[in-house]
Amino acid sequence: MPTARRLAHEFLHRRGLTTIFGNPGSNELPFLAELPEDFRYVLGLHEGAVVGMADGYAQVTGRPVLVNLHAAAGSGNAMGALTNAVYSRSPLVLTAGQQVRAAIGMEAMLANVDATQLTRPLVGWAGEPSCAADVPRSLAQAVFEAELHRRPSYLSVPYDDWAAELGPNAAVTLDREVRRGLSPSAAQLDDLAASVAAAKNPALVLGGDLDALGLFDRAVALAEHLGAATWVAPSPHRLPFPNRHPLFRGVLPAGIAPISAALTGHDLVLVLGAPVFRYHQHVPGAYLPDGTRLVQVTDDFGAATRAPMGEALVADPAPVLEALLAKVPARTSEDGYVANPEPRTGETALHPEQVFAALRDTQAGDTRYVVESTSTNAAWWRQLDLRREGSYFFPAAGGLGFGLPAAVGVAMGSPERPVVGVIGDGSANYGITALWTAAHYRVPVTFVILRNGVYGALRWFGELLGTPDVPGTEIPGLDFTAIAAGYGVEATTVTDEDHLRTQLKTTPDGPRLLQVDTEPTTP
Ligand SMILES: Cc1ncc(Cn2c(C)c(CCOP(=O)(O)OP(=O)(O)O)sc2=O)c(N)n1
Repeated sequence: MPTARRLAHEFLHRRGLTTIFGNPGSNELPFLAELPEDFRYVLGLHEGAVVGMADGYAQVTGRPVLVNLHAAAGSGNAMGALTNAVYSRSPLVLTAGQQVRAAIGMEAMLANVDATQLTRPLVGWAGEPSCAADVPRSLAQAVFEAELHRRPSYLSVPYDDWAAELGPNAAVTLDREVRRGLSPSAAQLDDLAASVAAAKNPALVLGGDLDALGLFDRAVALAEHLGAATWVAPSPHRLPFPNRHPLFRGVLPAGIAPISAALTGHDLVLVLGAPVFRYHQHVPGAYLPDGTRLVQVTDDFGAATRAPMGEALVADPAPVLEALLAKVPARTSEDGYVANPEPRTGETALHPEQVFAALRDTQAGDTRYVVESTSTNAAWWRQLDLRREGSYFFPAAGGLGFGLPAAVGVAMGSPERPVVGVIGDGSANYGITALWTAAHYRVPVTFVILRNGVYGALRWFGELLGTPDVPGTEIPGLDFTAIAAGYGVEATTVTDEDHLRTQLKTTPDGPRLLQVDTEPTTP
């Protein structure tokens, strides 16, 4: 009779979950034994880096990804990275080893006490099978939950279950298929199309979900069809629209009053594939300008139910975009991409805009950027010219430690497109161990570290909050070339803009790190 381990491996193989991102403890070894030949285990040296890599890999492949963590200590280390994966809606299947069944209650070493409670505030589903015979079904549920809700799931399995021999019923799970189809009714589509057609000055607010769902080009088609002013929803973790497009009006500011001001004059605001809204700095005001109607279209039930204002249609955005393109009469649009402004220049070091202009001028048009530099967003959108789907990834919950690992995960999941990580010297420390994984697996990725010696975003927040003199915002003396060398990654300190451009024009066959001294700026 087959063991729980063999059935689990077979199920994972059939569902294509054959790449495992992990960091093992003794509890996990019985699951990892006898892995089939076509499985690939990617080792990360800290569970935060493991989940960050898996998040990047899942976002760029669009498929569920298996993560294997050590019990409570390992799962606890992963919580920060997990917050990002929840808000990027990455279908991660987190598995963790539990002590043997007889040792859990006595809390023997490595017992994961109340295992499903630790991650429950974040994941969409958490479980621990009631017996070894339920392991294959529980694993299938964890995979289907993550895939259908696009939200991480968590499964804890006592390690003596894996060797248990199971009866014929356990194998039936392997044949299961679970599919989704959330299309709105014809009446709902007609009603929405009529509202858009009747609007005098409609505006679009597009969310990262559209890029994650492969709708980048259809979003551009819809904006051009409607001739509508188009914003990207605040705090974007993906870019759903070309940022130099003539209809692009910018990334909405993450404050209540500023968003209301930006949308003034639009009688209909259509929010597609985004929460309403991911505010950040608290700037109170009216949620919407007078006379503006907001309609949100999302397949994220929670995003629809928790919004503070407007209407929501819970549906897959794809059929809604197609219906609007088919049913709403075309309007005139604007042509010609907008030119980039001259980059600002630094005095004592490079301005971030000079770094970003160098990236724009030297990197291929299909480059994927993984960005975690929290005070340079305005500079970034002023200088970059991103026109392809899947070009931009940012920590979706603002949890630092995403950038370096996710750049590795994106590069492993999408070897056909170049990948550049643009990481602040503060952020880099939270996921720094991913450098070892990049070196160990020879992952072709460029890390650009912006070394400004401060937590720049916190200084800006200090001014905003009237607390400018707080401690803990200076980080002088970091040398990422020495750190990178210690992890096996080739590294260079860039001395000036010409040196940076020369370096960027070379193509690495493995990981490399460029340390660039920059002047602090504001978001
Ligand atoms: C895990 C974690 N810890 C702390 C923070 C707080 N934090 C911190 C510490 C920031 C400073 C990042 O500094 P940086 O050098 O990476 O980038 P800038 O200098 O451009 O801000 S921004 C921010 O929200 C966080 N977001 N996530």
